[in-house]
Formats: sequence, C-alpha cells, structure tokens
Amino acid sequence: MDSLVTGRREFCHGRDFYHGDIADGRLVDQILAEHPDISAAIHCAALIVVPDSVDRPIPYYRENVSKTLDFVDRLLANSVDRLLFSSSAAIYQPGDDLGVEETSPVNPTSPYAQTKIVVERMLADIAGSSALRVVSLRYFNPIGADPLLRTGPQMPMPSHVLGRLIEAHRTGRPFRVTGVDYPTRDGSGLRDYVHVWDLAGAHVRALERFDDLFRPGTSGHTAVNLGTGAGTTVLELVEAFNSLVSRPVRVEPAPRRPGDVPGSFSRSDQAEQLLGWRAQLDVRRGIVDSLAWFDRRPRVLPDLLESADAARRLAATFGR
Ligand SMILES: O=c1ccn([C@@H]2O[C@H](COP(=O)(O)OP(=O)(O)O[C@H]3O[C@H](CO)[C@H](O)[C@H](O)[C@H]3O)[C@@H](O)[C@H]2O)c(=O)[nH]1
Repeated sequence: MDSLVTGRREFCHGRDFYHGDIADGRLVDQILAEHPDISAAIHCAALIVVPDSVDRPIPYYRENVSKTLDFVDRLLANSVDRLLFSSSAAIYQPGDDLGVEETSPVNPTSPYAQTKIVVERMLADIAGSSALRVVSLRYFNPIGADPLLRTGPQMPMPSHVLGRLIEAHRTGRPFRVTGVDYPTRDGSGLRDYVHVWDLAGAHVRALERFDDLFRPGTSGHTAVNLGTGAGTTVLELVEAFNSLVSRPVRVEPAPRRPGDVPGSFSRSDQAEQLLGWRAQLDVRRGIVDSLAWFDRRPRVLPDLLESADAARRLAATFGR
C-alpha cells in the first residue's frame, strides 16, 4: 500500500498493490479482508527530509505521527498485532565518539527526528495495553539501490548526500559540504551508511524471528539499530566516490543545514543477537549500485526524466 505521493507504482510491478493512504481506515479494512493471511505489517510511510521538517513541521507530525496512530488502530481492529516500524538513528544524542546503541540517550534535534521517537513511544504505550508487538528498526543512512536495479531512489532531485554527489558529478557543479566544523575527524558530518539491500534483508529476518523477540513478560516494543558499525564522514564519502568515477567531483564548504547533527554510527550487536543480521555490503558497493541505478532510472521511470530536467532548470533559475 502506498499513497504514491513520493512512491512509484512501477516498484510494485507483479505484486498486489493498493493505492491509498495509511490513514484511510476503510482501505486498510478492505486490504486485510481481501488478504486474511496477513499477520504482520511493515510500516515505512513517512516524510523524511530533515531540513524540510524544520520548515514545515505540521505535515511531518500529521503524516508521521497522527496517521500512524490511525493505521495502528485499524490494524488492531483487524487483529493484526505484529508491526515493523521504520525508525531512525536521527533520534540519538551521541557521545564524544559518536557511537550509539539502543540504550543511548535520545535527543531529537529536528521535527523529523521528533516524529520518529514520538511514534516509538506511542507504539510502546499501545503495546503495553493491547496485543500489539512492535519492532522499531532504527535505520542509519540508507544508500544504494536494488542490486538488480528494479528499484532505487525515485525523487527527481534527492536531498540526501549521495544523490547530491551524483547530481554534482552529472552537472559538473561543485558538491557543497554542508557543515565543516563538526566535532568529527575532518569536520564534516559523520554517518553510518547502510546498503538498502542489507536493510531489506533485516526486515525479512525481523519477520522470521518476530515471535521469538517477544517472550511472555517482556515489553511489547523492541528497538534495533540497523547500521554497519562503521562511521564515514562526508569528505571520506566524497573520496570513495571520486575513486569510483572517471571525472572527480569538486567540493566546496557550505554552512550547516538547519536541524543537522554531527551524526553517529551504530556500535550495537542487537541486530546480530536478536535478528541474526549483519550488514554485508560496504559503502563502495552502495556508491556503485547508486551510480548504476541513476544510469538505469530513465528506463524504469521514463516520465521522471522530464521532471528531473524541469527541477534542474528551476534550480538553475533560482541559483540553488
Ligand atoms: O548536499 C549535501 C547533502 C548532505 N550533506 C551532508 O551529508 C550528511 C548526510 O546527510 P543526508 O541528508 O544524506 O542524511 P541525514 O543524516 O541528514 O538524514 C537522513 O538520514 C536520517 C537517519 O539518520 C533520516 O533517515 C533522514 O530521513 C534522512 O534524510 C550530513 O552531514 C549532511 O550535512 C552534504 O555535505 N551535502
């Protein structure tokens, strides 16, 4: 099920697909009536752009928090009580070495991150008084694409760092390093980049092991970090990128983005202990798959070409 506000129907080719909103209770009822074998839901629907959430918090709270509440209400009404929730590492307050585990303090510094921790806590409360059981998967920074190139980032102008690097590579414009005075080894932001194929595998593992995660007497909410365990700075990412392309991207320093954080990496083994999952693919593989996807994308999503060009023309007009 997808509202297709940002998602693409092509990605569901050959699957049962419902076009609609997670807060549309009647549609959720219909889906579950037509698929009585559904016993778990994977909930990834959200607005996800940190600086955008600073500019427009209301849609973020509405889409991410309030609609999740409506969705879970309908799941429970239909006796679906297993939920995987897409949470984020953006919630953490990292210590000096930027490593975080599930018990690390949280300090969401953007409305986006706030919505993720609010939803986790809301779901934990609901789980405390119902049959609901929830695994919140705290994604670090997803990169890459389906290695078979069936799916990948679909936004015409992605705001995330690798999308911007590919954009800079294509246009020949410099890549802007947004923040060069962070307390990291080279001053640029540090993230734990995890390949989407690995992330997808973690969801499968979590579903396979779901019932084992909730023994009688344990809490109905469990949070699990999904990262590689290694931090990469923006400048290190650029270096890896430039070692894989023939025409290197130039960089220029730029101010920090609103709501941005120094970053963090996962130093937890919960995913391995609980889910039997560990990331297999490294940052270079993520870059290679992303580059391949952006080359292939016009053939998978032909109508996007025009909007990407239009977006580029607009960006040039407004000098951004
Ligand atoms: O043009 C750019 C874009 C980004 N960056 C830097 O690259 C790093 C990563 O930025 P991203 O926008 O790629 O990722 P964020 O960590 O800010 O946010 C992303 O990861 C989060 C998880 O931590 C959430 O999932 C969120 O939805 C998602 O946008 C940051 O230091 C950022 O300042 C640049 O230097 N230049």
